Amino acid sequence: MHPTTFFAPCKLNLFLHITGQLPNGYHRLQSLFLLLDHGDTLTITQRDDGQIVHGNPLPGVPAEQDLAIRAAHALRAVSGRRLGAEITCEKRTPMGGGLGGGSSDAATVLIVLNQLWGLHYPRQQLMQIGLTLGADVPVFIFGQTAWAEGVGEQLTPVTLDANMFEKYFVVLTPHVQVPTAQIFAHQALTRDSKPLRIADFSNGAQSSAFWQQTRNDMEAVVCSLYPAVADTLDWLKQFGDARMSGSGASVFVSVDSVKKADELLKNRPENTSGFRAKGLEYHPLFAMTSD
Ligand SMILES: C[C@@](CO)(OP(=O)(O)O)[C@H](O)COP(=O)(O)OP(=O)(O)OC[C@H]1O[C@@H](n2ccc(N)nc2=O)[C@H](O)[C@@H]1O
Ligand SMILES: Nc1ncnc2c1ncn2[C@@H]1O[C@H](COP(=O)(O)OP(=O)(O)O)[C@@H](O)[C@H]1O
Repeated sequence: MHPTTFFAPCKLNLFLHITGQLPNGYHRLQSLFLLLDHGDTLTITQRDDGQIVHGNPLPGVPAEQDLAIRAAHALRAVSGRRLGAEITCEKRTPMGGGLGGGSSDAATVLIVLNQLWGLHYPRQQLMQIGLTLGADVPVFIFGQTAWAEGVGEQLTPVTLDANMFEKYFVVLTPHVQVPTAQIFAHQALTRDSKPLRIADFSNGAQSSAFWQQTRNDMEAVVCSLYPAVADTLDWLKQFGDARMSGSGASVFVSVDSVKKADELLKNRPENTSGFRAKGLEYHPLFAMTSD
């Protein structure tokens, strides 16, 4: 069978509030997820010998720990069949960047192998399998701008103003990896943000009121532990309402033109990488799943 390539978009958390903690230690969140047109490309081929193989393991990530490979194993386990696949990944999303790169790789593998293996599980079931791999996986299978609650898995579609999709996001990632678990476990983390109502955010995510009412509750702890994140955020704040995504290290701002975005990228602080991207209304593989 010929290999075929599939996109795995990254995400931004336009805001992230921590509203409590569950008995199992996980945190109750509220967040607005936006998928971006920047991400990894996965090549996924069915194998007839029942093996699941990584074609190009990522530096520092053993194949069996790679979320893409773990996703294939999780899906195969549910099927109870001896199914095989080969997966390679062209990595563009910075690892440990708060952009959900590994989670998105896992989601793309679940969506694609669900079809290649002829399983045809509904979207909700794939999201449940995804959740066993990480709290961030379900949103990529959900496949559209989403208001998230629970640990990030209770998802409601949100229609953003059309001009949100006209904007250019400049995303900068200082060269540090921030372990998500370390930030969630930190004693200084704010865990008691007042829950907001979804109605407050439909059709207004680009307004200044939205930015004033929201924040990323992980930002202060990450900035205190990783000065490079604080410095990059301070630099970006010269150009607009800059904010950190997820547990960092990436920070972002939106601007109105490609020219402005490219100017920021060109002049970005040393020891950061960066890209510009636009928001996606839907995941490019949305039509490969069904209710
Ligand atoms: C913070 C967020 C925001 O979108 O994104 P990233 O910064 O990772 O992209 C997510 O909640 C991260 O999702 P994900 O990266 O999939 O987390 P997981 O692998 O499930 O969990 C990593 C660790 O974070 C903690 N964790 C995660 C999610 C949550 N709601 N509460 C938690 O306390 C747990 O200690 C867990 O061991
Ligand atoms: N396919 C993958 N892509 C990226 N990271 C992966 C992958 N599989 C496992 N990982 C591990 O997961 C960690 C978090 O990765 P990633 O999803 O990119 O960041 P974040 O959770 O901050 O959004 C990485 O540091 C890496 O050790």
